[in-house]
Amino acid sequence: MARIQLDGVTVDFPVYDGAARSFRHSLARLAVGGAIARQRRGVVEVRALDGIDLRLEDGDRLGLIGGNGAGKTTLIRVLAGLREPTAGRAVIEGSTAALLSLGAILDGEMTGYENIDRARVLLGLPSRAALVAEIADFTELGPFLDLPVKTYSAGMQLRLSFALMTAQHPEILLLDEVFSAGDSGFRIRAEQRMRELHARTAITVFANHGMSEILSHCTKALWLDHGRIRALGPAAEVVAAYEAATAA
Ligand SMILES: Nc1ncnc2c1ncn2[C@@H]1O[C@H](COP(=O)(O)OP(=O)(O)OP(=O)(O)O)[C@@H](O)[C@H]1O
Repeated sequence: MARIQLDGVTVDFPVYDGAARSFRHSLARLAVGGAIARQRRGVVEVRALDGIDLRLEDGDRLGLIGGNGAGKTTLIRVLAGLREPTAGRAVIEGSTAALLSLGAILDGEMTGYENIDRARVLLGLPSRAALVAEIADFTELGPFLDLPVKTYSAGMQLRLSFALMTAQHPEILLLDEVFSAGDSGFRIRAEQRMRELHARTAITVFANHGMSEILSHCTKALWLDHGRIRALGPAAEVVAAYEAATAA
């Protein structure tokens, strides 16, 4: 049994800015980013999340939608335990795995194979032989696995990090915009792997700008707007409302 419960979760980021006054004035007019929390002596605080209440349980697959700077990554980081709320309470019950950014679990100086060994230790993955075969098959990187990862393109790094993160069997899987750097071949394979994962993952939270991916993977959607919940409910309804508002 996995469970996520957020009560009034708020996250403020201090932004040290010599031109704090003009920053504050221009921020109030912007369509992107969080809201101003407060300003004192040259320090502006941006409120990335503002009073988020959320309950998720086994079987929930939540898509996070919203414009640039709406708070999606910050929410994923709170769920991953990487960011403490400034106010409110976050209860996360269950093992989590988070794929947050390209290369987050890769060491650029090491080869693909060395990274597989490293991740096996870091993530506690079993059976080296089976893991190497699985990763080589999914990534289709072939001889590139013998080269340092820093020589890989963004999409190649995505293939390797996505394969490693999804080789875990977490109860809660957190994915932040993972498909954007992949080519169409990767997307098809990643979609298939996501479907297999849904069967053995209790809760998935998935931030993506692509509405078709939200609709095909998620049961629920949460629309964030300047750090606040604009809508939360069945994925089809929230996506329709979001698309209507952004088209207007
Ligand atoms: N480490 C940080 N320091 C200062 N401000 C931050 C930090 N991280 C995020 N923010 C601010 O918090 C707000 C929310 O950012 P966040 O990255 O969560 O948005 P997002 O919805 O993931 O955006 P995008 O779709 O562009 O990736 C933005 O205004 C951003 O400038």
